Amino acid sequence: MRLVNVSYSYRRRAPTVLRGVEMALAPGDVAEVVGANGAGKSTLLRLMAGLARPTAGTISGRPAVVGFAPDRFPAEQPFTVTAYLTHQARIRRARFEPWIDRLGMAPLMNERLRDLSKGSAHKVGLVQALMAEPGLLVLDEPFAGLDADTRAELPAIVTEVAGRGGMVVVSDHQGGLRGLPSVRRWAVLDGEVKESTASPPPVTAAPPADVVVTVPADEVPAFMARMRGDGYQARELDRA
Ligand SMILES: Nc1ncnc2c1ncn2[C@@H]1O[C@H](COP(=O)(O)OP(=O)(O)OP(=O)(O)O)[C@@H](O)[C@H]1O
Repeated sequence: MRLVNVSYSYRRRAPTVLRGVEMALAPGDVAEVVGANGAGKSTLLRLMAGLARPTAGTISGRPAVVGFAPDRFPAEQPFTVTAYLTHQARIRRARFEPWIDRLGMAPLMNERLRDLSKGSAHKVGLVQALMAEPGLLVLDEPFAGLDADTRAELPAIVTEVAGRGGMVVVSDHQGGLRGLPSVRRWAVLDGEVKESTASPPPVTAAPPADVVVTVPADEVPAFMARMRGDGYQARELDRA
């Protein structure tokens, strides 16, 4: 897939978010896109996925099947997880079931999308992106809010998609793919996108911090479930 001289602005007189972007991805490439908040990573990913059209320039060679997991899954929908994924699977002529155990989603299947924690909603977004075996898999901040088991599983999933010839593009603040042997890395800065050949900085984990939150007693179970669903090691101190 090739991006040639791609520029983008959201509206006609709005500032140009990306300009003169040149990128080429080959089957099996895994690309990490980094940059500060607001740099244009999500915009670039949406262009690559075909969800937005370049204001100028061309994108060619996009695989027929694209999987896209947004940074914020639009969970304000009345369906249960099962109903939503069944519908998506029918449209894509795909199966979602193999992903359910793998992403630890069995307990969520009868929940309504709007009741899911952020991390759980994110998993639904991942499944709908993965189920059709995409030739291009685009994941916007996939590690945000995921529990430890799913975080650990994601690099293996990315490797599998790339291993069968898919291209994978991931924006990632958290260095979640740094352990993979050959990740290409692009940085978005001042509207320009440059491939970096320097080795990425080591991932420095923030020291774990204990935070005590006071919650009304009747809200404790739901609060604990939500925190755990978002990947925190939540512990109940006292119910009094
Ligand atoms: N729908 C929109 N309409 C107008 N401007 C937008 C829209 N979405 C994003 N922008 C602007 O485009 C620029 C790039 O935003 P984008 O979301 O691509 O950045 P990002 O690098 O993904 O940021 P973050 O790390 O915070 O997710 C920002 O200035 C943002 O305000």
